Amino acid sequence: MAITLGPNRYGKAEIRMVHVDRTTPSHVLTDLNVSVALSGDLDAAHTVGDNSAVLPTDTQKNTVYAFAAEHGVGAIEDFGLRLARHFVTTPSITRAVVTIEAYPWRRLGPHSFQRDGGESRTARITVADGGEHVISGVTGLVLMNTTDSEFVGFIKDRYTTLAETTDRILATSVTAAWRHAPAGPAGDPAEATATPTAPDADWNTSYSTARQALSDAFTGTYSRALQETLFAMGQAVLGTGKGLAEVRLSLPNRHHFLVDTAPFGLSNEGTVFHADDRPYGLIEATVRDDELPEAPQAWTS
Ligand SMILES: O=c1[nH]c(=O)c2[nH]c(=O)[nH]c2[nH]1
Repeated sequence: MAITLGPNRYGKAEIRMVHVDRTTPSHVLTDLNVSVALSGDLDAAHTVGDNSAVLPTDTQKNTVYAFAAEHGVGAIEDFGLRLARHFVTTPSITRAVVTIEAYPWRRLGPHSFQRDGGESRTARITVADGGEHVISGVTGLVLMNTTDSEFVGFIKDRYTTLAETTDRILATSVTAAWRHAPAGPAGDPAEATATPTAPDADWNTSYSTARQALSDAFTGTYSRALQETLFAMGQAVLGTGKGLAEVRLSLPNRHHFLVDTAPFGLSNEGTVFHADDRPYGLIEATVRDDELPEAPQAWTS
């Protein structure tokens, strides 16, 4: 039997890079998933463990970050061409395939963005024991501020490595659910009895007002922690004056870590980030209007 090595390639897959162009007051956001696949004279790496022709996948990843830090990104076709041309300058590499996915973000403000698609409106209705409860919500509402977020003053113990930062990206995928105060005998939510009935609300207007309040509060809050942003979002929903009694928020902290480009002799002043997908912080809380009756049965299965 003659066993030979067939076609092969290798590379770093799914390099999640976020680039923030801060050269104008309106930040320009580029959110990419870059994969590199190289091939060439790599038989020895497979057959005899000789890595002398291997450009490490870690170096490939660093190159993607360094090119973005040094030249910016521009059109993904240009970025891919620059990278692929560079990789084939390595003598052992004869073929470079750079695949790029760009995620679209809609501008909400000079440094605030919303990811298009993936958002759903939700509703949870409970009728039991003569009572009616309506919970409305949103999930998958992905928001990002490219500045106006800091995180300092937290506990430091022997396991802490996180550095304090006064300027970071804040991004989350909002899951929020708000409970409509039931109507009381005189239509007043504060008068609701033990057997409340659902208000005769304009659900569509109520939804769009609450959803907009969430988005505006995220965008407009200078954040010292995602916890502070969460509370501002909860207050904003309850403040819409649409008979909302309580909002429950679940906010994953979609971490964006500043890439250390110093080893490549490049500065990185809040421009090139690694978008990490896990683990993530998960910030959750209920925000209530204390003047309205509680209704735990509206949330339980
Ligand atoms: O907004 C934040 N809240 C935290 O509780 C936390 N913890 C952490 O490591 N980073 C952050 N960010």
